[in-house]
Amino acid sequence: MSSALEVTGLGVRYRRTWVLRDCSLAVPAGRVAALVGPNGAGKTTLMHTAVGLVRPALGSVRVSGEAAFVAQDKPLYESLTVAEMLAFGRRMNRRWDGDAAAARLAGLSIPLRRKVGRLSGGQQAQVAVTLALASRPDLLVLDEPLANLDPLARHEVMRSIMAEVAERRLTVLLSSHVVSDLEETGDWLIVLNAGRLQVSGDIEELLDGHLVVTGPDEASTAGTQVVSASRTGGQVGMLVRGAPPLDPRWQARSPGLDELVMGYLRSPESAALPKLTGVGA
Ligand SMILES: Nc1ncnc2c1ncn2[C@@H]1O[C@H](COP(=O)(O)OP(=O)(O)OP(=O)(O)O)[C@@H](O)[C@H]1O
Repeated sequence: MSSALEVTGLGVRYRRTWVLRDCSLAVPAGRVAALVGPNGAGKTTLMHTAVGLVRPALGSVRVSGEAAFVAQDKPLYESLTVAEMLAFGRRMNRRWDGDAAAARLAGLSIPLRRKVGRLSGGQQAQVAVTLALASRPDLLVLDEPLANLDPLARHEVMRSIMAEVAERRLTVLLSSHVVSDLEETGDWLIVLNAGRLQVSGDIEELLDGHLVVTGPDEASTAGTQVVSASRTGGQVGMLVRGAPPLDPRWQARSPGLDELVMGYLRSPESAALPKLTGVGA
């Protein structure tokens, strides 16, 4: 299986502070990878490194093909019209599919003669995504494209990105704070916490490989691998990996994606990372 993005032993620092340490992951081509983590975890830094905006101090990042990036603060020129933005994109990019971009905007009923500053937040996000897609990238990197959008607009933007993924072999790396947005669309999960990678893997496999178990305080955890545990009253709730604990007093069920993410974020020393093959992995 070929990787669209391969990160090996990555370390990034700003002056003397390390903001990413020892990150290694590989996203297979054609996947929609959800990048989650608390504020300041290093998500934007990882994305900037992937598209060449930040140089790693250690390790390497390899993108197979061309990458396009939509920044958190969509850098759209408010006084330009949508048509002028398209013309600008054509001049700036070697590969450019203006017809597809125009058709996409028409499908979204976004008028080409409207100034960008006069569009709604959702429409501006759609224009930013359309411009990125028009450069025919192999990897589309989106830094919180849905921040500031209402739930309906969020759904629309995601739906239109998924249509592109279905149509051609595009890989997407997408960061968001809203795990429920990613549950609908993502099929690969990357969890970053305080500059360290905690999880990188296929979402279905991750959900299948974990359980939420609850039981009395005194029940034994023998036979399982505890990711994190929290106590309320006399009860303990745990996220565990693999088999449930042997003690029959535990009740087990499958986790939701948000429970899986929270379980790891609560316990920064836990990790679920595949063994990567290749140099430095
Ligand atoms: N240009 C910079 N110079 C110095 N420190 C920086 C710079 N950019 C980011 N940082 C620091 O690096 C760390 C990671 O920041 P980054 O923006 O990558 O996190 P993030 O996960 O994207 O956060 P958020 O969810 O808040 O957007 C933070 O502690 C931040 O303060």
